[in-house]
Formats: sequence, C-alpha cells, structure tokens
Amino acid sequence: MEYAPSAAQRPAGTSGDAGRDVLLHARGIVKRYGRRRVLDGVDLAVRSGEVAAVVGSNGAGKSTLLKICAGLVRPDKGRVTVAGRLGYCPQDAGVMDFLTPREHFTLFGAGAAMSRPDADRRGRELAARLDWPVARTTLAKDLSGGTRQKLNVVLSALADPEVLLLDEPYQGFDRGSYVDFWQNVWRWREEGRAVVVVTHLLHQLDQVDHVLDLTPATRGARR
Ligand SMILES: Nc1ncnc2c1ncn2[C@@H]1O[C@H](COP(=O)(O)OP(=O)(O)OP(=O)(O)O)[C@@H](O)[C@H]1O
Repeated sequence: MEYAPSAAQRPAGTSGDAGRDVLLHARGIVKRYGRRRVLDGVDLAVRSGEVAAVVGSNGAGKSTLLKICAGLVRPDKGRVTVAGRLGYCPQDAGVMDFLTPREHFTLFGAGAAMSRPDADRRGRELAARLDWPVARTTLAKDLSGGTRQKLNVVLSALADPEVLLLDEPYQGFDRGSYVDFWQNVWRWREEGRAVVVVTHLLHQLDQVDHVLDLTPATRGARR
C-alpha cells in the first residue's frame, strides 16, 4: 500500500531511514461505512523528517484515513500509533465565527498548555509565514475563504506538534500562499516533524518521501 521512493528519488537533504524514529504508524487499517469498505488494510509509516502525500479519487477514503490517524474515527481493524504531539488540519475549517484569529490562537494555545503571549506570538509567526498579517479586530466570519483556511493551518501547527496531519490544507490559497504553504512543509520536514498532506495536486509528489494512493483501481500500483 505504501510507496517509499528509492534513495535516488529522495529529495536533497533527506538521508534515508537509518536512525530516524517512526512518528506516525498506521497498520492494517480497515474501515467500512455500511456495506462499503472504504479502507481495506491501509499501512502508512512516516518517520521524523519525512513528508507523506495521501492521494486518490474523490471518496477514496483520504479524509477518513486522516481522521482515523487523528483519533477522531475508530477503524474497524488496525492500529495507529503516534509518537509525540499531533496537529490536525481538517478539510472543513473548524474555526469559530465570532472569535478573532488572535482569540483562536490563545484559545487553542490554552488547550496545549501554552501561555497567552506565547500562543499569540507563535500564531502570528506562523501566519506571517503564510503571508498573512493578522488584523487585531476582524472576526473569523469576516475572513476570506483562503484566510480562514490559513487560520486552520496555523491552529494545527500552533503547539509545535511532532506529527502534522493536513487534509487538503490550501483550499482557496492564492498562488503565492500555496508556494508559502509548501515552503512551510519543507521547513517542518527539516525540523524533524512527520507531515502527512492529503492532496489532489500532483506538482509536489516528486518532492515528498512517500505517496499513498488510495484510488481503488491503483492500490498497490505506485508511481
Ligand atoms: N460518517 C460517514 N458515514 C457514512 N459514509 C461516510 C462517512 N464519512 C465518509 N463516508 C464515505 O466514505 C467514503 C470516503 O470518504 P472520504 O471523505 O474519506 O473520501 P476522500 O477520499 O477524502 O474524498 P474527497 O477527495 O472527495 O475529499 C465516501 O464514500 C464517503 O461518502
């Protein structure tokens, strides 16, 4: 199920698996909805300093797999282990309309035992890396779609998680923000995080460490 490129295909700066811990390990994941088997024995292992892309047709089970990895959906079979803190960016922005972005930072930061100033500083720092100067008073409901999604990405990374699960995180991003987003992904990789990105866009697939294709007809047939 899982595809790991050869050493020759690895992007510059990655050095192979030796000595790096597996931070996310999903083994033999099976999930049915009614009679439909959405995931049928899916395996995914992502080490510190690796990026995995999860691809596949609509309805192939990408979001379901991420929710299972995030502990939000229980698999019928299989097991997920996560080493360290986990950050999850859902496909549908989970932001609160009547809070400002900076109130989101402090609220989500409090959930991760961050002080108010630390959470605020970290949130604005991550936002700046997505070319988003955070206004003090704008409510989340009044943000543009792309900016709401940036807020979602920032919240998932706020507490410096070792494992980041990002479900189509750049919907609505303009081209510059899309490029910035991938720069962040490479930076997270350099920092030793394990990053999983659900994507429909194929441009970056030659730069990631693993590609997991859940399209039923192609399962097992990797690029
Ligand atoms: N809670 C649920 N109850 C019943 N069926 C569900 C549920 N969640 C997802 N499904 C079904 O499981 C299948 C996989 O859904 P999922 O959202 O994981 O696909 P996806 O690969 O992320 O799709 P997309 O590319 O469209 O986002 C779909 O047929 C979907 O309708």
